[in-house]
Amino acid sequence: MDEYLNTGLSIKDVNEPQFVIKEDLDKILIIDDARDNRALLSELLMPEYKVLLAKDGVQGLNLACKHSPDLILLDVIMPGINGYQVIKSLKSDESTMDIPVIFISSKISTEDEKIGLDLGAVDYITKPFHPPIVQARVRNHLLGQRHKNLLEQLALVDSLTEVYNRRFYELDIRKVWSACNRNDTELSIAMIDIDFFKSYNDDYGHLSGDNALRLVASHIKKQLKRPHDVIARYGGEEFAIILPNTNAESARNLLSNICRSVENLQVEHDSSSISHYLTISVGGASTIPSRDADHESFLKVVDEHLYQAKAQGRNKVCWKESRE
Ligand SMILES: Nc1nc2c(ncn2[C@@H]2O[C@H](COP(=O)(O)OP(=O)(O)OP(=O)(O)O)[C@@H](O)[C@H]2O)c(=O)[nH]1
Repeated sequence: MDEYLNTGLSIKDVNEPQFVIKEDLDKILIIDDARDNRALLSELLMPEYKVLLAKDGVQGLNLACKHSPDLILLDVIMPGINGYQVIKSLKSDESTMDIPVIFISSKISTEDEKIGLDLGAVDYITKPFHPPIVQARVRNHLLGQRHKNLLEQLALVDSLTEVYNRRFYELDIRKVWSACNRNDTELSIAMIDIDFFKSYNDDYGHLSGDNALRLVASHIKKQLKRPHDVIARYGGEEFAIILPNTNAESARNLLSNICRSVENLQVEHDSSSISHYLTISVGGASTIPSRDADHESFLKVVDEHLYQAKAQGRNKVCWKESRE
């Protein structure tokens, strides 16, 4: 029952199919005010996909934000906000702009079709629709989306350390920033820099330097337990950490543990003046993102605290206090 309430559907919709709960299935959101269309489309797609239903634009936008579907089938003429307004709203939100949208509409002129495609839809199907054509088009678009996602993922991973790269950081931080702003939740960011890494390379050689980078990256990654926590290689020996929905105290504790545990790896570093072993310095800050703030300025604050950690002797965490 909770799921029905969460999706914002009214009790009279309860008899309609809602989810096929199978984690490996693609999720398709159908937004259509006509109950018969919803029923017919979900019957068509249910065997192969997880189907979510919305009976108007507002519900559809809520479900899109909450469930991040792989594809949206969108009606044009609906009471309240129409399909054109829905797609504009989807495309203006970082968290939903990449979801492919197919219009399914009784507006059949080429002008209507052009408007839909110009607004960013990947396809336009006219009503009455032919079930096998809908199935085939949905399948093709999902396949294309999967290939696109795969290529994007490859382009977002650092080949040396196999954690995310800076490009991923730039994409993720924008999404997380707007999600935390929308949900009024705290976001913590940390920047990690390996201490005296130039002299490590000089003493042990670049290959050992590469191995140390791999080890530190995978060691830190293992300690980030929540599904949306991210480590990304930001530059040479610098890693950025994104911790959504995490307050300053939890984030600082986590990074302090990481800082200690890197030294405890006991990677020999003879020319370090602060330890026998390889160590890291960490700068961090936490905030509830507001509309008038931006993540680039926030990262500067994080950087300043990394600088302080270095200046105060390295192998430590400096976190922005909330009163600062
Ligand atoms: N082996 C290896 N070294 C790298 C890589 N990327 C960056 N580095 C090295 O990391 C070193 C960073 O040196 P610096 O920026 O001077 O900083 P540092 O020596 O760590 O000194 P502090 O940060 O002040 O503690 C440089 O010597 C880079 O060549 C990499 O992919 N592999």
